[in-house]
Amino acid sequence: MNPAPTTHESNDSHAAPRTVLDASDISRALTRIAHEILERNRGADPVVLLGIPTRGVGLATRIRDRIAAVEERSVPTGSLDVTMYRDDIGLKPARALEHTDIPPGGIDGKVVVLVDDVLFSGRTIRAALDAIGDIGRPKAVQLAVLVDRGHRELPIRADYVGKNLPTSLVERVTVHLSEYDEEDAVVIADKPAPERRPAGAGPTASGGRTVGGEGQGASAPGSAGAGPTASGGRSVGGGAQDAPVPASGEGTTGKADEEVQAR
Ligand SMILES: O=P(O)(O)OC[C@H]1O[C@H](OP(=O)(O)OP(=O)(O)O)[C@H](O)[C@@H]1O
Ligand SMILES: O=c1cc[nH]c(=O)[nH]1
Repeated sequence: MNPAPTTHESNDSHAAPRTVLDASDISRALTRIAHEILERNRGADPVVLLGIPTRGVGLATRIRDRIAAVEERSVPTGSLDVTMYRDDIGLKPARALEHTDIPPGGIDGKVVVLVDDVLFSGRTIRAALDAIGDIGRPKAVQLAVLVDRGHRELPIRADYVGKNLPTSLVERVTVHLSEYDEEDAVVIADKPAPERRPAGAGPTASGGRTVGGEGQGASAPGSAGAGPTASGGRSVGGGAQDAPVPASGEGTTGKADEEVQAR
C-alpha cells in the first residue's frame, strides 16, 4: 500500500505556489476513481454520486461521465449543500447557501458516493453525513476526493483518493477546474498569515467534540482501525463497506478489513 499523506511543519513561510497536479494528472486520477467505484460496487447499479459544492459537483459530473463511458449508463448525480450542517456556523463569516439537488430516485438503499475536491480536517464530510441523514437512508456512504492533504480532526477517511498530498498546516491546497476556473490544476501555496491555524489549536468549533490532535494525522488515511464514523453515531449505512472511512493510499481503494462499519 502506498503511504498515507504525512504532515509536516514548514519553516519556509513564503514558498512559491506550486502545481502538484496538472490537467492530465487530474484526468487520470478521475478515470481511476471511476473504475474503482465500479469495481468496488460491482457495477454502477447501486451508485448515486453527490458532489459537495462547489468543485465537488464538477468532479462528480466528470466521474459520472467516465462511468458512463465504461458502463454505457449514467449514474444518478446530484449535489449536497452542507452549509447548515457545519459545526462552525456562527464562528466564521456566514457562507452562502449552495444547491442541494438529489436525483429523482432518491438515496434510500443506494450507495451514495460523496465527492469533494479536498479532504482536510474532515469537518465538511461530517457535515455531509448529517445532511444525508436528513434526506434518507442509503445502504452505504462512500467518499471520493481528488486530494487528501491529511491533518484530520475527525475519524474520517476517503474510499477513493486522487492524490495523497503531504502538507503543512501553513499551506492551502486549491483545486482549479475548468468548469469554474481557467484551467484544471491542483496548486499548493502558503496561506496568508491571518488564515493560519496555530498548531495544537484543537477543536475549531465543536465544543470539545474533536477527536485526534492537530498535526498528528489523527485517523489519517492508511490508519487501520480508525474509530467510528463522523456523525456522532448517526452515520448511515449498514454493510462492511458502509462508511466514508476506509484507508486508502494513492491509487488504491480502501480495503474491507480496514473499514469501520457505520451502524
Ligand atoms: O476537510 P475540511 O477541513 O472540511 O476541508 C475540506 C473542504 O474545504 C474546502 O471547502 P471550503 O470550506 O474551503 O470552501 P470552498 O468550497 O469554497 O473551497 C473543500 O472544497 C472541502 O469541501
Ligand atoms: O487546503 C485546504 C484546506 C481546506 N480546503 C481546501 O480546499 N484546501
